[in-house]
Amino acid sequence: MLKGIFNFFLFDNQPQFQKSTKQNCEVLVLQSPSLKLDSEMAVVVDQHHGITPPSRSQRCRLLSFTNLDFVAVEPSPTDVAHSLGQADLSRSFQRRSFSTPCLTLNNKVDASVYGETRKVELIGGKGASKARALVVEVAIALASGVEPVPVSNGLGGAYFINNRNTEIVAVTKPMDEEPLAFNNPKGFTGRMLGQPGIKRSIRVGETGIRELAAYLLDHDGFAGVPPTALVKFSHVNFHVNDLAPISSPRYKIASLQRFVEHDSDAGDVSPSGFSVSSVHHIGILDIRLLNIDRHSGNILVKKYELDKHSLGAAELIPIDHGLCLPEWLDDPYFEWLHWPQASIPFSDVEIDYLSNLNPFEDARLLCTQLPRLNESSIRVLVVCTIFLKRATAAGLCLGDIGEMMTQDCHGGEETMSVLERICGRAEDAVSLLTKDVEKIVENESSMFLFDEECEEEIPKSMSKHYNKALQTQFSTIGKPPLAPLQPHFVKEFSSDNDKKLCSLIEHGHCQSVGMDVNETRKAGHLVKSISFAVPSRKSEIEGISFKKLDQEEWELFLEIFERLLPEVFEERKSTGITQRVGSA
Ligand SMILES: Nc1ncnc2c1ncn2[C@@H]1O[C@H](COP(=O)(O)OP(=O)(O)OP(=O)(O)O)[C@@H](O)[C@H]1O
Repeated sequence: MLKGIFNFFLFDNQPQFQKSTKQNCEVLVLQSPSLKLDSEMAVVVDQHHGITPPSRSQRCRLLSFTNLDFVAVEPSPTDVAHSLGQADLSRSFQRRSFSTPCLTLNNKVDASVYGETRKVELIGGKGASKARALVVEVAIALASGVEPVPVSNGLGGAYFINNRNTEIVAVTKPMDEEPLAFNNPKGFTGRMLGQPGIKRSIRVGETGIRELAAYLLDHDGFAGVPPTALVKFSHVNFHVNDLAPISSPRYKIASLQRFVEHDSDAGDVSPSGFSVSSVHHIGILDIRLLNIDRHSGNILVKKYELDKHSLGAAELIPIDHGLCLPEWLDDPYFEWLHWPQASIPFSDVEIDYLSNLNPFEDARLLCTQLPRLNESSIRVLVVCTIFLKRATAAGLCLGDIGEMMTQDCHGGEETMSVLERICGRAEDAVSLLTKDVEKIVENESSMFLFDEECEEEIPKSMSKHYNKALQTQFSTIGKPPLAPLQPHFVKEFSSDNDKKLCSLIEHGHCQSVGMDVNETRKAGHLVKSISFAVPSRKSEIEGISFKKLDQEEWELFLEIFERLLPEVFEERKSTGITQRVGSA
């Protein structure tokens, strides 16, 4: 029975079009293997494409050629021109966007409403075929007349979308219904889009892009993030508050995620039954993305029967990644941190996966696919991925790494995490090596940088001036020094950054900010290193952000950050979970 029609574009899918005549109506038949739909789709080209549109009865009859309840698909101008051998149909398409696949829904089979239609348009995640297929399924479901069903769980507006057989196909979360957004249906309103959200490091209206980011970064479905897309729904019934600034929105941007069958969430059952690999894989994802919201309700549990009498280890499905990739190094929440699986060393497969992660490629992926995502969030991803990779290479386990990223609570007061402290020290070093050094060198003279002959001849006055400048930098902070971590990095003369660093060491300008110069002999060579004991800084209060670093400073930061890591990991190995497990 015909329940609806819809139009859609499938430009980058390279569908196969063939001109054909069915039921006395000219049609293009589209076969799109990437959509993995069972049947071919009958494509009816309508009036403005230069072909006589089918009548309603023709369209109804056409449906009998397909398993689907719709026809009327609009292909791209090139596809049509090719298929029909016509020279230029492009003008008739000019008013439509060809940049994304677009599914237009219409649950009235009436030509008069052909242009004014319910629509679901894929606006993010179009490279992922599973996400595209999900959008098609949702389009079909909506075309068959279903309405989104509000979900009671959670603080934000979330909806299930059922198919015609009343099975749930997808979960969608409109961005204007997020917690604190103006159309939140659960009473948590009061902020504008773009303002700090329920977690200050993530803005209202930006959780959807993070849901998609998590899916895109979950390479090969390693952690099992369900296929996710960013979509634009038009003329579909979602919640609108009476006092919302836009009284009757014609469209909503939303995340759309495939619904995954499950038995419970991780809060309902003992974690001892979860498979080790499930816990590790979700943990790896959470660390890379610095998830600040991995509570047990955001982990679905699926039990598998080994046989009639016993269950195997349960598999976990991670959902709700809206609070990943904060704009600064916010305090993460990792439910798995104290689960026994977190203390088990990574498997070879996991180590292999980790060693193949490329934080810079991931950053590029996000820049191209999600240009709205703030660069400071992308830098958080890079830092956390490097930290994870290096920590794993040093032999630390998931629990160790998670703990080092999490703030500690002493006497009711949060203290900075180990990761924050390392980043703080690296940022301070960058500050020393770029801004102040350059300023002083510019102002006074360039004689003491990179000029070995002049090393002994730095005028005392300059040295004093320089130290004063460095002290001023920290004087506004006024907090007692942190216990030093005592990491150090070894002098090398490979880059300009190293030269600057070495210059600081050579000229004894480090002590004023708690850097100590050490000289040791290794394999007959004199090796110089510096240790940091930088006082507390503003970031302890505000959180470490990488936003203000320019590209050069960012690169220098990463260089210093990486050099600080080995010693911190060594120290952790002597006290951490890995050691305790190993020695048990
Ligand atoms: N992919 C999915 N598969 C199955 N169920 C899902 C999926 N995504 C969400 N759900 C269900 O919908 C509920 C609400 O989703 P979700 O937790 O993502 O919303 P939220 O408003 O962001 O929640 P919270 O306030 O906990 O952050 C979940 O508790 C879960 O039951």
